[in-house]
Amino acid sequence: MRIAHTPAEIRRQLKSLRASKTIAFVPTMGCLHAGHMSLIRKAKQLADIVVVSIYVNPLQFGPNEDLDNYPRTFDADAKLCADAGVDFLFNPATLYPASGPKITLKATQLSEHLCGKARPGHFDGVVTVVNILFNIVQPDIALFGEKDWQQLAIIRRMVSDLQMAVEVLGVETVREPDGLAMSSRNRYLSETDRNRAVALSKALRAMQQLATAGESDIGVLKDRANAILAAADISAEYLDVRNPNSLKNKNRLNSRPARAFIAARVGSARLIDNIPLHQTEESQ
Ligand SMILES: Nc1ncnc2c1ncn2[C@@H]1O[C@H](COP(=O)(O)OP(=O)(O)OP(=O)(O)O)[C@@H](O)[C@H]1O
Ligand SMILES: CC(C)(CO)[C@@H](O)C(=O)[O-]
Ligand code: BAL
Repeated sequence: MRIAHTPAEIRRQLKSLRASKTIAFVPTMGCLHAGHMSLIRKAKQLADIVVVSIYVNPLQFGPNEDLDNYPRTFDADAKLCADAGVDFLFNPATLYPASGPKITLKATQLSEHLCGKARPGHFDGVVTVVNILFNIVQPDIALFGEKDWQQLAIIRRMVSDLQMAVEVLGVETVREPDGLAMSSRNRYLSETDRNRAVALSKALRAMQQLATAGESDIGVLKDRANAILAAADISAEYLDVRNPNSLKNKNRLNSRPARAFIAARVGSARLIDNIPLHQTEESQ
C-alpha cells in the first residue's frame, strides 16, 4: 500500500493507472471500524484499484463541535487498510489554502432538515470536501455508508446536479451484535452510555416491525420508539419518517418508500441511525 500526504503526490501516483484501471474511492475521517472495512471490501469487489482517504475536515464541524477531540488513530488505520488490500491511502494535512477556502459549495434544500438543522453549515462542508477529494482522486466509483443516509442522499444529488463522472454507491450500515450502528463517535460512550445507546436501534427496529405488521400511522410508530428511548433516559434530537430520496416528511405510510431517522445525544456523543420501513402488501 502506498501512502500519500499531499494532493500532488496522490495525483502523481494515480496518473499512469487511470487509463487502464478502474478506481474505487472510500472517503473517511479515520478511526476505522468494521463499517469502514465493509465499504473497503465492497470497493475491492468492484474496482481494480482502491483508494481510501483519511481527513478530518474542519469545514464540516461547527464552532462548538468535536473537531479537536475527534479520534485520530492513523497508525492503526493504516495497518487495517494495508491488511484489507487498499492500494493507496491518502492522508493530507490539509485540503485548503492557508488563508482558508474562499470558494465553497452549498448543499441547500436537502440539508435544511434532520442533521442539517442541528449542524448548520455541516453539509456545505461535506459537499465542498467531497468535491475536492473527487477532483483529486477522480474515482470511477465512490462508496458511502447508509448510516449517514442524509450525507449519502446529498452526495448523490451533488453528483447528479453538478454532472460529476462518478458512480455513488451506498453500503448497508454495519452494526454491533446488539444493534448499535458502528461509528467512530461510539468511542465517546462510557460503559453506562454504551448500554443506553442501544435504545436508538431498538427504537428504529420497533418502528420497522410495526410498519411491517401493517401500521401506517406514523404517530403510533413514533410513540412506540419514544417509549423505548424514554426507558433509556434518551430524548431524540429528531425522530422522523421521511422519503429516502427527497428527505421530505411523511405523515402516513403508503406504498411509497419511507425511512425512519433518528439523532440523539447519549452522554457526550451525538449518535445517528436510520432504517427502512417496509409495509406488507396487504397493508398498502
Ligand atoms: N456503521 C457503518 N456502516 C457502514 N458505513 C459506515 C458506518 N459508519 C460509518 N460509515 C461510513 O464510513 C464513511 C466514513 O465515515 P466516518 O469516517 O465519518 O465514520 P463514522 O463512524 O461515521 O464517524 P462519525 O462517528 O464521525 O460519524 C462514511 O461514508 C460513513 O457513512
Ligand atoms: C464523507 C466524509 C469523509 C467527508 O469529510 C465524512 O463526512 C465522513 O466520513 O462521512
Ligand atoms: N460521518 C459523518 C461525518 C461527521 O459527523 O462530521
